[in-house]
Amino acid sequence: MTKAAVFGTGSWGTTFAMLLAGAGTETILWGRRAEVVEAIDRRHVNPDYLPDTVLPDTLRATTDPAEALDGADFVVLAVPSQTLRGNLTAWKPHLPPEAVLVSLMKGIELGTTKRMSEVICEVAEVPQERVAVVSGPNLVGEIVLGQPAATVVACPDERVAERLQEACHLPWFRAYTNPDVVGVELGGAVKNVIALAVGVAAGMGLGDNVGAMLMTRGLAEISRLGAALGADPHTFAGLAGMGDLVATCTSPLSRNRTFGENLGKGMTLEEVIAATKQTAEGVKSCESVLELARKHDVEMPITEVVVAVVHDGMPPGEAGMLLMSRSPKPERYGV
Ligand SMILES: NC(=O)c1ccc[n+]([C@@H]2O[C@H](COP(=O)([O-])OP(=O)(O)OC[C@H]3O[C@@H](n4cnc5c(N)ncnc54)[C@H](O)[C@@H]3O)[C@@H](O)[C@H]2O)c1
Ligand SMILES: O=P(O)(O)OC[C@H](O)CO
Repeated sequence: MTKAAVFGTGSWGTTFAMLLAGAGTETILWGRRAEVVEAIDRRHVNPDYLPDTVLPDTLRATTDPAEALDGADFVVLAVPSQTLRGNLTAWKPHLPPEAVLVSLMKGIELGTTKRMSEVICEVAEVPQERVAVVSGPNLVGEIVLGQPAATVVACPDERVAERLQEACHLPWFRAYTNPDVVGVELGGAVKNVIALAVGVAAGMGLGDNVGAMLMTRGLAEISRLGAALGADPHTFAGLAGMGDLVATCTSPLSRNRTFGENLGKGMTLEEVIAATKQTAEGVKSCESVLELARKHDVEMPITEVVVAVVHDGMPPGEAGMLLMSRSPKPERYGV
């Protein structure tokens, strides 16, 4: 039987572990906090993140990384992106030599501008063929209700992608494979930044034309960065590109959109941070995405103003004026 160890008992780690267990994969969760782990293991509930969801009886949990990793075929990583390097360094001595490492994370590392799969290859010292990425329009609040959804499993080794696809595929959760890890990861990380912008606009009371403009021009930014980094342009028309962008930018369930919306309504950054209980990856990753774009000489004007609003205190109205007063250009400028 295929065995998976999922690291991170937050909303997506727990939900993806449910999907794996539901698909017949023997699954164990690792968590930091003993009380959450105990509740998952004994009472089949995650009181902090999914209090209304009954977890499968077969889903186990532990605080011991060695126990979680013992015999694991898939090591699934679902901690906040900026904590991955430190955590994985600690877990590395226990990693089974042949295990496939799977990233569920949608961020870019601050300081290095590395994608999560790059951090995994570097820290765990494994080749790209042993690292997979899962990303798509996967709002947890809908998936835990059993509503239909689809995702993308990306790995340069097609057989590895197919094994992981089989390990999480359910009648109501479709996994598609794609060899384009770069595109799938960029789609997941940058859509969070665009969702912050769309949220700010919604919070300011602006309408659907503005939202559509930001999403579409945001997709142009993602595509430009992807082209510079060697991604397959078709990926951005798929689930991990446009699909996740639309879901995140339009759903009230999105933490990134909600974060932006609160800023747009006039809350201070400190107030918004205090009101945000879960990980809104775009808040930190907007800076690393912008740094990555600058390294590759890619223009990302929406990302620039998101960084200015979220980190430098620029008033949202001024950010909007800056975007609207850019010089007129052809739609496909810079692509
Ligand atoms: N929630 C979703 O709908 C969703 C869907 C797809 C992808 N993702 C991505 O999955 C990743 C995880 O997100 P999430 O929604 O599970 O976040 P979350 O905020 O719900 O949970 C984060 C988990 O990490 C733990 N954690 C926090 N700091 C830590 C540290 N320093 N070391 C170890 N563990 C730590 C928390 O205790 C919690 O268990 C993110 O990159 C997110 O973008 C989330
Ligand atoms: O709640 P968000 O904004 O982190 O988005 C969750 C998922 O990434 C949607 O696919």
